[in-house]
Amino acid sequence: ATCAYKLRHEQMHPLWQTPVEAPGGNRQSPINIHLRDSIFDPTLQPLSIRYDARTCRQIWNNGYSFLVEYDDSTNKSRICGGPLVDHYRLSQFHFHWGENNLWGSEHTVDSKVYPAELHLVHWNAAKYTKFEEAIMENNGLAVLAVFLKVGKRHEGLQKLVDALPAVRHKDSVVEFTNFDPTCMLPTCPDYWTYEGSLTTPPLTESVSWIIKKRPIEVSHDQLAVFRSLLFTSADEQEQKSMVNNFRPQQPLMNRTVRSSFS
Ligand SMILES: CCc1cc2c(cc1OS(N)(=O)=O)CC[C@@H]1[C@@H]2CC[C@]2(C)[C@@H](O)CC[C@@H]12
Ligand SMILES: [Zn+2]
Repeated sequence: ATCAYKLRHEQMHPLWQTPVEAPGGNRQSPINIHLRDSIFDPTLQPLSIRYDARTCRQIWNNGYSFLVEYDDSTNKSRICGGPLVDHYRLSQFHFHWGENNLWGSEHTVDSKVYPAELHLVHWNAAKYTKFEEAIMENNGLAVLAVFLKVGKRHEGLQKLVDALPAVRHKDSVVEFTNFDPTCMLPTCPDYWTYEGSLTTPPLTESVSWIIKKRPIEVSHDQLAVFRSLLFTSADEQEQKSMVNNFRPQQPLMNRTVRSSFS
C-alpha cells in the first residue's frame, strides 16, 4: 500500500504537484474518512433524490475531467433531506480516476482508495439564484460522492462511455440527453457527511459532502475509456491522457465526519 501510495503521489496531476493550499482553509477536501472517528448521527434524515433524465443536456471536457451538465433552471432534478436544510439542484456530474485500477478516488475510507469517484454537484436553489453565486457561499453546494470499483460491467453507464470519444480533447462539448444519474447510485442508503470544499479551483469552502458507503461496480474496459480522454486540446502538440485528476488529501482540522448508519 505504501509503494502504491508513493507512486500515486508522484503521478499527481501538475495542477496538484504543488498542493494548492486554499489561503486560510480550515475545511478543505478531499479527506480520509477514519471510521473509528466518525460519529453515527441518528438525527440525519434519509436522502431524498429526484433526477429527471429530460434535464440532461451535454458533456463537456473542461481539461480536468468530463462534466455531464444538466438544465438547472427548475427543481426537476434535485436532492434534499440527509444533512441538508434546503433543496439543492443538480448542476453537473463528473468523475476522478487514476492511471490504473490501484488508485483514483479523492476520498478514502480508512485509507482504502478506490479506482474512481463520481461527484454529483448540486447548488442551494432555496437561497441562491445561480450556481456561480452558490459556489461562494458556505451552504451553497451539496456534492453526492459515489466510489467506483472494478467488477462487472455497468449497463447504465455504457451510454455515457459510448459518448466519451466525442469529447476526447479539452474544450470539446457534445450534446448528451436523456440520462438519469439514478442508475449510478448504490441501492444502500448509508452515507457519511462532512463540511468541506470544492476539490478543484476555486476550492471554495461551500460544500456539504455526502459520501455513499457502498461503491458501484464498473468494468475494467469501461474505466479504460475514461483514461482515453485527454487533458489537452486538439491544437496542442503534446497529447496528455486524462488520468490521476484527483486532489491530494487535506487536513481534517476541527471537523467530524457523521454517518447515517450505526
Ligand atoms: C470537474 C471538476 C469540477 C469543476 C467545477 C466545479 C467542481 C468540480 O469538481 S469538484 N470535485 O466538485 O470540486 C465547480 C466550479 C465549476 C467547475 C467547472 C467550471 C465552472 C462551471 C466555471 O465555468 C464556473 C464554476 C466552475
Ligand atoms: Zn469532483
